[in-house]
Amino acid sequence: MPDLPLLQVSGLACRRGADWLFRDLNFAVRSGQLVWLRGHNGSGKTTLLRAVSGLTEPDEGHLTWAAVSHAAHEPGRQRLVYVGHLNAMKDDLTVCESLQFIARLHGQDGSRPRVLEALRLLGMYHRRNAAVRTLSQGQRRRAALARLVLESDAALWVLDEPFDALDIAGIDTVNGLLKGHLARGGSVLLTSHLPLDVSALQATELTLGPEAAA
Ligand SMILES: Nc1ncnc2c1ncn2[C@@H]1O[C@H](COP(=O)(O)OP(=O)(O)OP(=O)(O)O)[C@@H](O)[C@H]1O
Repeated sequence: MPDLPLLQVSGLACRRGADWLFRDLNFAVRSGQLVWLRGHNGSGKTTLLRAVSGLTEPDEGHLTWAAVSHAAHEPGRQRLVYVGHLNAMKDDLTVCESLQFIARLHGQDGSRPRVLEALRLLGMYHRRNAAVRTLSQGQRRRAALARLVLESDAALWVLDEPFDALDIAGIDTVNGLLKGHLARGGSVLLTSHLPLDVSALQATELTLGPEAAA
């Protein structure tokens, strides 16, 4: 079954209170494909990313992972890495310790040399022993994105505004990681209010909210 998508989203719907954020949403994410989720503030992008990651229960719909179908409220069994707004770094740990903790929590090799190499690639080696709480926003984002190096073999990267707070060098680094992941046959679902290099990343756009119907 070579042409099956990694993830097929069918009839997905989420609401907040009485209002539907999105309804009857259908799209696929294939191996080697990046899907750029767009939409105005509050249109439901983060909610959708959380639903795909199994962190929010959708109100309707199904996620079909490769050949295995799940009710939408069950997390998919394909391995994915989710990097959200809040970065999931523990303030009281050092940068290195915090990443070791997250890697081990996800059943990954969290050895110090491996984490240090990831931090080096993200330009954060010099802050390896700093407490997370002392990092700038951009440094915090870089450190959190080091997870993409540690979990580079995850089938799907789900990224909520990965370029937020990054400087130009940081954006270049993340674009390089995305290209490498796609070239290896990995898949990406991300939101970004910053423009993406659509042609270099061969991104497919998916818009939530009123623009979707325009
Ligand atoms: N835990 C929550 N409880 C109640 N309402 C929520 C909750 N989380 C999100 N919402 C609401 O759901 C709507 C969609 O939020 P969401 O964060 O998914 O939007 P978004 O498209 O990611 O926005 P942005 O572009 O601003 O990041 C918003 O109106 C928000 O206020």
